[in-house]
Amino acid sequence: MRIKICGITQPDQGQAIANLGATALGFILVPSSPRYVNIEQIHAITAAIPDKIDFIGVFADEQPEIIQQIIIKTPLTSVQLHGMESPEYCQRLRQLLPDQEIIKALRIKDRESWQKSAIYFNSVDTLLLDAYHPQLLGGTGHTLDWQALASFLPPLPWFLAGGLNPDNIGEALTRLHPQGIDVSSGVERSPGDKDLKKVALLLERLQKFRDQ
Ligand SMILES: O=C(O)c1ccccc1NCC(=O)[C@H](O)[C@H](O)COP(=O)(O)O
Repeated sequence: MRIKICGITQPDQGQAIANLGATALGFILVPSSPRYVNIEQIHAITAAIPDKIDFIGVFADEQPEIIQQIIIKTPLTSVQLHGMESPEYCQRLRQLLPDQEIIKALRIKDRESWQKSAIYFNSVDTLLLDAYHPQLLGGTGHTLDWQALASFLPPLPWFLAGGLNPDNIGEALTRLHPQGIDVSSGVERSPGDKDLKKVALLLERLQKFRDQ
């Protein structure tokens, strides 16, 4: 199972989280976020981390050419699209970035929102289901309706996100079987400041699900 800890802002925390066993670190490139990091910060955080981990850049309604420039200048392996990007936008980005994983995040308001995910099946590599919030794009701490999602079985890999933490991860993964999980505020002291004890507890509780 892929384990993404998102909203990394500090080099020592990024390194510690990689050592604890996360398989991916997420970097927020949305300027309005309190977890925003720039290219220099991404370099400082990733410099001492082994290549085998994924570095995922999170964008929202950014121009494809700007994402391409950022990818050229950083070790990011994947692009997560967290805004209102259309399937056509994703295809355009795919042309610009043939070697990067493209992850489309869907903010799920109701059953209809995840049923609409089918329009992305041919334009991205991976889906990510996150909670809907009227003001915030991500990092909300809100959970999805896991029961309603039980019949979500897309033909491509997907991450479960939204309000996951050490206390609810067991229940979430007993009900659902995503290929990855994405956690941010559930392992934080404050936005962008990760609590390493909470990350360690999350990883410990994930142990029995890791081979899924
Ligand atoms: O985290 C942010 O501040 C953020 C801002 C703008 C767009 C996306 C953002 N986060 C995206 C993520 O991948 C988070 O990990 C995801 O929303 C889950 O967050 P949480 O509910 O806090 O675990």
